[in-house]
Amino acid sequence: MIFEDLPTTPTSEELIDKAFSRAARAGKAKGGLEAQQSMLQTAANIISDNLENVVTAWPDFDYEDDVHPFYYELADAIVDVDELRQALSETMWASRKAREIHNEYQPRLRKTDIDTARKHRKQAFARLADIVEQIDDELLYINKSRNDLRDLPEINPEEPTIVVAGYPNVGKSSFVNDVTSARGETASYPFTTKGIGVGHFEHEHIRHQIVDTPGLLDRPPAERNEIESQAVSAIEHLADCMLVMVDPSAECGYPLASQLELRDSIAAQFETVPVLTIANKVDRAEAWDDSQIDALNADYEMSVETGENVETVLEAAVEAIDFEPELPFDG
Ligand SMILES: Nc1nc2c(ncn2[C@@H]2O[C@H](COP(=O)(O)OP(=O)(O)OP(=O)(O)O)[C@@H](O)[C@H]2O)c(=O)[nH]1
Repeated sequence: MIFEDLPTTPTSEELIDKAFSRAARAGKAKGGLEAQQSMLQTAANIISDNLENVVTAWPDFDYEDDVHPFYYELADAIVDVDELRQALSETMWASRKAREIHNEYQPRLRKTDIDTARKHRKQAFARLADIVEQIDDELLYINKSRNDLRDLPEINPEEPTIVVAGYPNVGKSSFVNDVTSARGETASYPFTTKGIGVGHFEHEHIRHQIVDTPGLLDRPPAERNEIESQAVSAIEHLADCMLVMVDPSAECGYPLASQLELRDSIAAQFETVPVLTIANKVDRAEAWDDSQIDALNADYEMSVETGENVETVLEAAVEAIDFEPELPFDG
């Protein structure tokens, strides 16, 4: 996951302490003017390099190759990506500024007396510290963003992906568990308390991803808060096929009419994605709500419990994706 290995960002105080204590050590190893030069060189390098490393550790949000729209939107649900980008660019500015201060003062530490050199070196240090303090809030925001984003789910937006939606207890996780080998349950995120379920299966030697999103696609859009709505938008960039699962027996605890409304709203929101309606628990067909069955107009009836039509549904989902792997360029 692209935000997984970001290093911690130092605070401005930590960075200043580090730069000046290393500088003091470097100065002790030398004498006279050389000591002053070495101190300035060390302090400026540490500040400039550390700040540059903070920025380059992040992927470039401008390039879709670096940050897939799925992750961009998901990140934006959790942190303010514009603010983060602004903080990163100000950090880069500070890095360059430290280099400039070094270049401005280094000549003044040559061919002069030691007191003047020391005075200039101290001036340079004060300006370096000032630059770093100016980006205090930015460094804090970058570190907060790093902490908030590092636990995003391990989802590969490049893989053909089936997203499963539907009210709680209709059989989504049973289905995902049934068709995938190992199910990787992930931690909780600000947009779902239950953790996104991600599973994988192979179809004709192509790895497919199947994603269950409790807390997001299991209730009416009106009940989603802002973060959840944004996470749903992110899923629009992820889903290659949407399976809306319904339980016409309503044993899940939700009337079929409500489930139908959810299906319709998902179909409307995911208009560029094939949406299949799957009526689950056909083994309980005697309990199905006949009054809504025609309106439901399910594409498939299945039972995860008995296994009836489970493979058929999976095949249909894969067919609907119509995934063509990128072929190597052959001239
Ligand atoms: N009779 C019958 N029960 C089923 C079927 N599929 C799932 N169930 C049962 O329905 C209940 C809910 O299934 P889950 O897979 O946990 O449903 P879910 O939609 O993932 O629910 P959440 O995890 O709350 O979102 C469980 O007790 C399942 O055993 C089915 O085809 N027939």
